Amino acid sequence: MQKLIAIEGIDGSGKTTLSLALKEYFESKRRLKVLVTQEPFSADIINLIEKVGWDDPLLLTLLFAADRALHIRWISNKKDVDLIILDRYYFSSIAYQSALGLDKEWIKLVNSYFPKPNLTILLDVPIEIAINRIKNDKFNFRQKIDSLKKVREKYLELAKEYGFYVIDATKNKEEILRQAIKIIENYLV
Ligand SMILES: Nc1ncnc2c1ncn2[C@@H]1O[C@H](COP(=O)(O)OP(=O)(O)OP(=O)(O)O)[C@@H](O)[C@H]1O
Ligand SMILES: Cc1cn([C@H]2C[C@H](O)[C@@H](COP(=O)(O)O)O2)c(=O)[nH]c1=O
Repeated sequence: MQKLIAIEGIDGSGKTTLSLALKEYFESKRRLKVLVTQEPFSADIINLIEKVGWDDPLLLTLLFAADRALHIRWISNKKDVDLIILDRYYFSSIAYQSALGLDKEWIKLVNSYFPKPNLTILLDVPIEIAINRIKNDKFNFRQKIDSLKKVREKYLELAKEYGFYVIDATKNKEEILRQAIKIIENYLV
């Protein structure tokens, strides 16, 4: 049965690095078919978000939900895959858009029809470290620095509420990968 693993965390926390390393590990060592996907998913919606800007949380929630619907429809055709690693999922909307002041419960409601992940790993890192790791200005990152502290707090609240596995993402890549493999393997047995 196909499993959905969500990797969450603030910008620069190491989600893509971990997702790709997990794919390599589970394909080579466990002979599983692994798909890594990323949100935002659709180039058209990314362009629209860039055009309308990043300061209206209601509009962002709806645009990201539309993006997610396209993402999930695409995934639903991937029948031959064992493990799908989601590099961001709907918890990103709950954390980022509620950090801008929108009601968390409403964001949850908008996202309530999407499939629940089997497990979620949160890469937790102070924003100063995350910022140092980011070398480009993708998605107006500089404009969002101020709200990232809040986003991190929201993620930590969600971790308690939903029982995420939290990894200290100030550690090196190898250690983070080791911890994530252990979490996922414990779940798969
Ligand atoms: N544990 C780590 N220690 C030091 N550097 C790291 C670590 N993990 C990732 N990096 C580096 O930090 C940068 C950002 O990593 P990555 O793209 O994986 O983060 P991300 O969470 O996917 O970011 P974004 O949300 O902005 O897409 C990359 O240059 C990556 O090599
Ligand atoms: C899915 C999703 C994303 N965001 C934000 C989070 C990041 O700042 C960008 C995506 O950039 P990345 O470098 O690819 O991580 O979009 C959001 O605010 N809400 C969402 O639902």
